[in-house]
Amino acid sequence: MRTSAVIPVLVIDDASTARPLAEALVRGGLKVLEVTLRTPAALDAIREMKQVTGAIVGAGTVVSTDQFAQVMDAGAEFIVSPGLTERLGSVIVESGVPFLPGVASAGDIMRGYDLGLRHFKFFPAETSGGLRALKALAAPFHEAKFCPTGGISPATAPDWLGFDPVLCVGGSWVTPKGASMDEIEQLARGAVALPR
Ligand SMILES: O=C(O)C(=O)C[C@H](O)[C@H](O)COP(=O)(O)O
Repeated sequence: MRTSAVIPVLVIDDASTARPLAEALVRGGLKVLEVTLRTPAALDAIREMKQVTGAIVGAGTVVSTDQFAQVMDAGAEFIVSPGLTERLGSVIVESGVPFLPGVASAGDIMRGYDLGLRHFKFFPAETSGGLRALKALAAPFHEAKFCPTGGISPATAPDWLGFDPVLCVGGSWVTPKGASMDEIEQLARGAVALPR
């Protein structure tokens, strides 16, 4: 979470595009890449991106232990989930793989604390009440650190990043559909340059 201010959230339809995409993002300065399991190509995309020097490739949208096993087999280096269940959470925590589960309530964070977790994705960030909601939610949890994701843009990211418990933000804006690799590299550079 401290490696870069923005974790690009990637939805990859065609695994053959994964490697050039990862290369463009790494060239632009974004090394931590979250490949969501929203498409059938995701597992192959993780395998492809792992070939790119400097890329740190994780899996997003992991919601079951079966998926966790699949992404580990593909070489995922970290796991992101939209939410947190005790069952999946305890399996991932016991594995020792870095895990960023989604939270949107005090109960969610307390479930994470029970598992020894202190780092969370705040999801879906904007529709869960935005920065005001996160400030209120974070207040009782002094050790918790957050990666807000969902509805964040280059215009709003600096405000989020200016809140101390926020170590990074996630977003899909760095890889808009139809963008060229040069455009994606430039968007990555813009993300790296965000004030934090
Ligand atoms: O698939 C998942 O599990 C997710 O992680 C959801 C994504 O984080 C958000 O959909 C990204 O939000 P946008 O930047 O608004 O596109």
